[in-house]
Amino acid sequence: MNADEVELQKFAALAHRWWDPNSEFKPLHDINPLRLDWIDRQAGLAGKKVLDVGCGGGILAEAMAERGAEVMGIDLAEKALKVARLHLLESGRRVAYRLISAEALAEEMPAAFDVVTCMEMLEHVPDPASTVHACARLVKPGGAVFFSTINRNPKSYLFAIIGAEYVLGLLPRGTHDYAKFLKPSELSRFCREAGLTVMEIIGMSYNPFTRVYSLGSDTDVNYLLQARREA
Ligand SMILES: C[S@@+](CC[C@H](N)C(=O)[O-])C[C@H]1O[C@@H](n2cnc3c(N)ncnc32)[C@H](O)[C@@H]1O
Repeated sequence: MNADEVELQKFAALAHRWWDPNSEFKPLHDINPLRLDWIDRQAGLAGKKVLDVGCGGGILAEAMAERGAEVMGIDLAEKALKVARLHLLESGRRVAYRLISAEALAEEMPAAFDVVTCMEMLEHVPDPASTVHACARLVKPGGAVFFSTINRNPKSYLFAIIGAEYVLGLLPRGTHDYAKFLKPSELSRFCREAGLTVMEIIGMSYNPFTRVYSLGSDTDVNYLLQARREA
């Protein structure tokens, strides 16, 4: 199985705080409107069948459902999914959550989704290429796949680990492992090898003074990638 039990445990242990916008998950709450708007602009979510891989507590999955998509969310952290299901009772939104890996779902439901999203997850799995491959199998020909992850270079080490975990305390220490960060060129190669064409790569930056995230051309630290499965 392409999963790291220690990584899953980290998310399970904090799962009860997933929907607290001032918790360890604050960065995910803060970036959610930005990534949601971008995905919606690029893919047009209303009426689409969407799969969110590594959905956690469902911050993005619910927001995409709110935009009119029919959303399934999958994750391997059972507690995170429990929180995600409970939150639906509060929000009244509809998302189908399942405890299953992307690879296993690709066997069961190949080419079933118009859009696949896999955000902030590749840097937590042992074999990200396998996840990319599974996402490519899950999307319909002509459909869109979105990834977001963290670049690997001295600046990203300084910002994403030293800055975010040790100086600003935005994330718990040990959240990220530098060796698992992925350069855009590496992620692009995984996409190509999986039959996906990279359409766009954009950066996401955090200004520690204004505490505001923004999308732009700086892909040195966080970035998002959109790919299309060839028809
Ligand atoms: C940083 S959280 C991101 C959650 C969500 N994608 C978001 O951006 O709001 C990473 C998620 O990936 C999940 N995860 C880690 N390894 C996984 C795997 N092998 N299969 C499925 N989910 C996994 C974790 O349980 C966690 O929910």
